[in-house]
Amino acid sequence: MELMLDTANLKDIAKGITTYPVTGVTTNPSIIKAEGAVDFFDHLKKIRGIIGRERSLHVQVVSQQCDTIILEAEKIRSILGEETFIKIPVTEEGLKAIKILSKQGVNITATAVYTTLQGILAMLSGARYLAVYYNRMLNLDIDAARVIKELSSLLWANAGNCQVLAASFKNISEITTAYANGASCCTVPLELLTTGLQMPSITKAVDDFHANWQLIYGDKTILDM
Ligand SMILES: O=C[C@H](O)COP(=O)(O)O
Repeated sequence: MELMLDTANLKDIAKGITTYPVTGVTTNPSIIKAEGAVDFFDHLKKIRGIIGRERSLHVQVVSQQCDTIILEAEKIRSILGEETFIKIPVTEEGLKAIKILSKQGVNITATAVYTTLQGILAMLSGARYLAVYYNRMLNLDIDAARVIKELSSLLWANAGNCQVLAASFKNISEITTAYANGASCCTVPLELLTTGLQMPSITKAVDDFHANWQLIYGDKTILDM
């Protein structure tokens, strides 16, 4: 299983990789836009500098035609490194590009996946990750958990080199349900992880333990024992 950060915010990424078991960072044009009018490649280089080579970086193409998607993928790889995952939406033109690029050994994250059919086609075309848009699917009354379950079992049965990368999360329940239904990876905003650990009941439990220790040992710590 993997956990990724769905953000291009440098502070969030730095905090996220220090605190949480993060294996990668996913971006798209809307995520980049949230950082303002940053220099596109300069900003992505900064992200790579923070996360190191041991974590994956997923960068989305903007073109909608196969030939220009391929050119964009080549440019992204030439500037950010060949290991960069190229995010390509699962449209007809996108699938054409996924087939061509995956045959060349390019790491592909198929994105904008709303249906099991899209996921199957992207998997068969050579994608390494399927970015399934959990919350957006719920907004359309699509059963996101079922799609993830179906895709995960198909990927498992075919023992290929492809994983469900669930994305588009707006609350913690969506994340845990995606994992529970077989997603091997979720990419999430840092804020949701932080929220998940800031429950008053967690804080109270920890404070109670500390207070009980102090009643016995005062200001001494285990290091003083
Ligand atoms: O690239 C995929 C994003 O996770 C989509 O998230 P969003 O629905 O919040 O735009």
